[in-house]
Amino acid sequence: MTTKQHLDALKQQLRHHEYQYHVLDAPEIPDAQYDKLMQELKQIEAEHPEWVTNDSPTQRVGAAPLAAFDTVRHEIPMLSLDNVFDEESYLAFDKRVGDRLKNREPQTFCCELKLDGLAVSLLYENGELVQAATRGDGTLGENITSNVRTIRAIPLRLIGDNIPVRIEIRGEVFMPQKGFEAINEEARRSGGKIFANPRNAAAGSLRQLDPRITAKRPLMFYCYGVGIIEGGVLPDTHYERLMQFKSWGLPVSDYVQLCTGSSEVLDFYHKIEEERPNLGFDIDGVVIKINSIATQEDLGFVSRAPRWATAFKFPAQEQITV
Ligand SMILES: Cc1ccc(Cn2cc(C(N)=O)ccc2=O)c(C)c1
Repeated sequence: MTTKQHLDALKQQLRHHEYQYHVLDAPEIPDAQYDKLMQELKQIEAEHPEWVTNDSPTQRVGAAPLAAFDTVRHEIPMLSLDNVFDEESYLAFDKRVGDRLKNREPQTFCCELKLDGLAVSLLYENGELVQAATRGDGTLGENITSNVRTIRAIPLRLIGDNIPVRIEIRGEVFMPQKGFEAINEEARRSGGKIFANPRNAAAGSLRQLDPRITAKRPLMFYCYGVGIIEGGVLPDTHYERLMQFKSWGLPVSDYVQLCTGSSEVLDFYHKIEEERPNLGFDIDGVVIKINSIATQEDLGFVSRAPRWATAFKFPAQEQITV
């Protein structure tokens, strides 16, 4: 095959292996072989710079540091969730939902982890990542595209079919506990900044003006929702939408689960509460959402928070002082 065909084949292979490793947690090749493919691609791009595309797997670590972050206005506000802290107030949420929906059969909820990281918005146009922004105050956020591009788990190009022309994926960037301990250990050695907790470490890593620093931070991402949808249709339940995003190459937590009725939701809450110490990353509760998009739209929002969802927080963990 021609060199250009070899370049295109390498890009397709690298995207496939990134999907297997970061989304399915099922690598098919050793890391060293993945690295070899990456070096081959870098070599061809070095010989043919005119063939380098923005979505190439080699284009993750940005160039020079930014002077400042531009501001992004979210076309659809990124709202915060109401919280409940105990079973009684969760049941009150469940009753409010039932009362508003007239129909009496138990509702199906999509239940997810509430990751303790930083909410981000990823805008894909024609399948390519064109903008990433922090939540900010819900309406105005920071443009952190060059930093988000360094997060290996976030695809630079969506793969698969039925991809809308414009789609805004929302999710949480976080730092696993092992990665957090490693960078603090490194900071103690080098006299760099020591972070108080993984959430601050993730926020600090994303707010770096120099993407080469962000690229060295062990950041992870799970998607949990959608904002703008243009030029395409999505499934009509939240759970099916998440599975669709996963098929396009976006990481979705394996702990996402459908629960029908409040007793199944409470079982989920207690199951995750037990699992919490073994997850390997910080969560501060679970998120319970009405699964049907039509029902979500029926319920709408009150002031700034949706009527159709609530965060269900765990009691604060006593912080061990180190
Ligand atoms: C040197 C090196 C290369 C790649 C990786 C991680 N990784 C592995 C694969 C793989 N095995 O399919 C795919 C993507 C990826 O990001 C590490 C940790 C170290």
